[in-house]
Amino acid sequence: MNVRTIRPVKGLKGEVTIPGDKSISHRSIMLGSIALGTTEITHFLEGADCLSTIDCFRRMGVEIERKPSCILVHGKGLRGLTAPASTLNVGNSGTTTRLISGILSGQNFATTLSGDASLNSRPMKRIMTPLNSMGAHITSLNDNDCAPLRIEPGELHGIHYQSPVASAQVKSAVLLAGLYAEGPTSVTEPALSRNHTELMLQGFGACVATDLHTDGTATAHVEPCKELFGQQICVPGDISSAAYFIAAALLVPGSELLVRNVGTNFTRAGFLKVCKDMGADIETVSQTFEGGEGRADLLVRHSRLKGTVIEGDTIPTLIDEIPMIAVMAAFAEGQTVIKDAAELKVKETNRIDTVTAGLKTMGADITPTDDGMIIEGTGHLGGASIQSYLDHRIAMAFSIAGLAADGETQIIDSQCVDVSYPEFYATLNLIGI
Ligand SMILES: O=C(O)C1=C[C@@H](OP(=O)(O)O)[C@@H](O)[C@H](O)C1
Ligand SMILES: C=C(OP(=O)(O)O)C(=O)O
Repeated sequence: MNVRTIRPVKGLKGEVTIPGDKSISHRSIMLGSIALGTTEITHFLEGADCLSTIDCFRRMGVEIERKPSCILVHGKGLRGLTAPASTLNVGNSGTTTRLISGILSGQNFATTLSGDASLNSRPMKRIMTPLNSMGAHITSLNDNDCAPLRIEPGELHGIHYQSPVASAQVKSAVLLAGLYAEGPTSVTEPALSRNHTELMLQGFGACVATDLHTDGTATAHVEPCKELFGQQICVPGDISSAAYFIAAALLVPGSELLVRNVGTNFTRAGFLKVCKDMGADIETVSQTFEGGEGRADLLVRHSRLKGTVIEGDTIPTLIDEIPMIAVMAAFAEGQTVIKDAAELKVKETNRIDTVTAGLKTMGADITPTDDGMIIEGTGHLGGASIQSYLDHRIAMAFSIAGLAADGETQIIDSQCVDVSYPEFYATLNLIGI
């Protein structure tokens, strides 16, 4: 057990540079591995989840070099992966598990995927249903629709899949299998989820398109592909990681913090919109675009926040930031309602429960609901001993809560931040904590 003590601070000053985006880092290894030629990735996120993705592809014969300045993936081509000697370990990573299942469905060898206790309790039927209807042979070894998953070779054909959830992991699994299928594949989702797979597939030479419908639903299409071609990828900073430092500056009186290299892809940027709705003072200092992905430097100043309502199509654009938003809401004035977010229940933990438990322990007025939570902002929280439940987002959100709380906060099992942000505590120290 690793316990981190957080004490209240006065004003955060200086600048932080945000590490690479987790979603884009995973995809760069996956597409690089099944492309022809070498993919050079800079600003790759060396978090435990992305290292699990590297390990899986290395074990299927892909040479992946970790250099000080970049990652080099020597791709094997769409059909060049080889059978791993044993079970692929996907660790704590839902993204690795679901996306790789799409790729493995199209291989001519069998694989088994398994992860840690949290991962092996997360729902996999959401990918098994569409992939098996494409002709894949995926079974849950414990017959509980969770990993360990066994993926046997199958002949894939394109489908149109109406996804019941707005999930980029489901959409991406189907699109990646679609590369190996006979005939076109498409996925309609109830609201647009992050589109990194579509953007990166286009960059690697696949034929991909997205239709945004007037009712808010979205359809992504992919054509079967002969080969993908290795690319140079500069990964933008992860807005999900940036959220902690943006929130810290907003919550700690006297702060003025420059947060550099924040990914601003519109399918991910809901956190920034919600901050503005809550009255945050965030200035865009510069903005650039590369490979369809935007990135910005943001100057964030301490602000008096007010409550807001977060619902509907906005939810997929900030799903991983909800623990942090809930903490901000507790420090805000007035009520915050978060709804349409039942997906929170199937993350590394049930984040409706774990956010509620943490905030209650710190004295907040929070009511969990079936698809979100209602928080009556009181303007302050009290320091407390907080369980991370080994969920990196809970550990980081409550560490930031501790900076602005009255008294000392302990984060139990804080080492789980390594999943998405290994330098999190070192970066906090850099800005004066
Ligand atoms: O595709 C991705 O990279 C991700 C999609 C989201 O999950 P869902 O697709 O399950 O919503 C998100 O919560 C996860 O952290 C990363
Ligand atoms: C839900 C998350 O990741 P994953 O689904 O990849 O485990 C997350 O990073 O918050």
